[in-house]
Amino acid sequence: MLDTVDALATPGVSRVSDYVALLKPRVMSLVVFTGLVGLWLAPGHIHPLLGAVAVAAIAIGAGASGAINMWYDRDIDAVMTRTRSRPIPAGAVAADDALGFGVLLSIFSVALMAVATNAVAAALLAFTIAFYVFVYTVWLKRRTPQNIVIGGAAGALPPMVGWAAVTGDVSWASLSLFLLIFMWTPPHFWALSLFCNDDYRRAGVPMLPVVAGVPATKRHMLAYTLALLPIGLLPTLTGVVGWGYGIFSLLAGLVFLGHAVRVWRAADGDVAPARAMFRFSLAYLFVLFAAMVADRLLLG
Ligand code: HEM
Ligand SMILES: CC(C)=CCC/C(C)=C/CC/C(C)=C/COP(=O)(O)OP(=O)(O)O
Repeated sequence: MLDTVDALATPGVSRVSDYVALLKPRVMSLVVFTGLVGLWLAPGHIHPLLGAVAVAAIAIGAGASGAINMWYDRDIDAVMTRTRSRPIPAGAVAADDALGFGVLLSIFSVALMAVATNAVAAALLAFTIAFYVFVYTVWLKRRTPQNIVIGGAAGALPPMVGWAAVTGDVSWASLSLFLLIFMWTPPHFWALSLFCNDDYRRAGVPMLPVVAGVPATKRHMLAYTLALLPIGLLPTLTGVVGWGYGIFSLLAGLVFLGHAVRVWRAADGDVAPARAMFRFSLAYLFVLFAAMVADRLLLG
């Protein structure tokens, strides 16, 4: 199948927008926002210009890892309805060009972070890129339904990268931001996988609904959403922010749990509650990180 995908590409006609699409800009915008908030919450001082460069390095690294992921997954992306119009399966960018683009940008992002901030932040950024590419994409995604539980660690690391750009270290406080996204990722993704189940089955990707069935996936979503209630409080308990955020996180967590309950009670073929939960998952994470900033600005 890879040969067919590679043969589709017409060299020389790629547009800038095709390369931008390789960076998965919509998904990565929220990833970068969490990195920005991690940087902003960290104790200590960073020159605003260097802070902006650090956030740009996170954005470039996140996008670059997305491009490498699209290169590696070009065979399954060509099969899934949701992904088949991506630049490589659509023939807009040659596979080798996408790989080169991703690798070059990855190296550039880590070098930029090292020059602008410190070795710990650069190493963490390199680790995040490597984790998404090698641990999630190459190793786990096609092998186990636990792919996004373990691989999700990559998406949870950016706030720690941002934090380390300021402090040069890793702490319980920055780990609390990691844990929040780590616990959020499975229900975020499984909600989507419930309405893209056929895509994953056709592509042979062992996502939880394909392997364990829809009811088991819904039970997992309930368990993780429930666990998010105490985990969401960790930024307060570790002193990153105060109880204004803490109370807000409990309320938002209860709404998220309400979505999980509606998904759990829905009939197997009814994917509307899963769609609603997926949409809410994005709002939930954005609003929680925004609430940390608001807590610090208004109450801190
Ligand atoms: C391994 C972990 C994750 C997996 C497997 C995953 C999977 C997905 C998938 C398959 C989509 C649909 C994307 C599309 O069709 O373009 C999606 C959407 C999205 N994800 Fe995740 N996600 C993960 C982690 C994250 C993280 C950590 C964030 C942010 C912090 C995030 C933010 C988003 C956003 C903002 C969208 C909506 C994009 C749009 O509007 O098109 N995801 N996710
Ligand atoms: C700073 C840095 C390197 C950040 C990386 C952040 C990161 C790992 C985000 C993961 C989010 C994501 C696009 C998952 C998609 O899964 P998928 O690849 O299975 O989805 P797809 O089917 O849409 O390709």
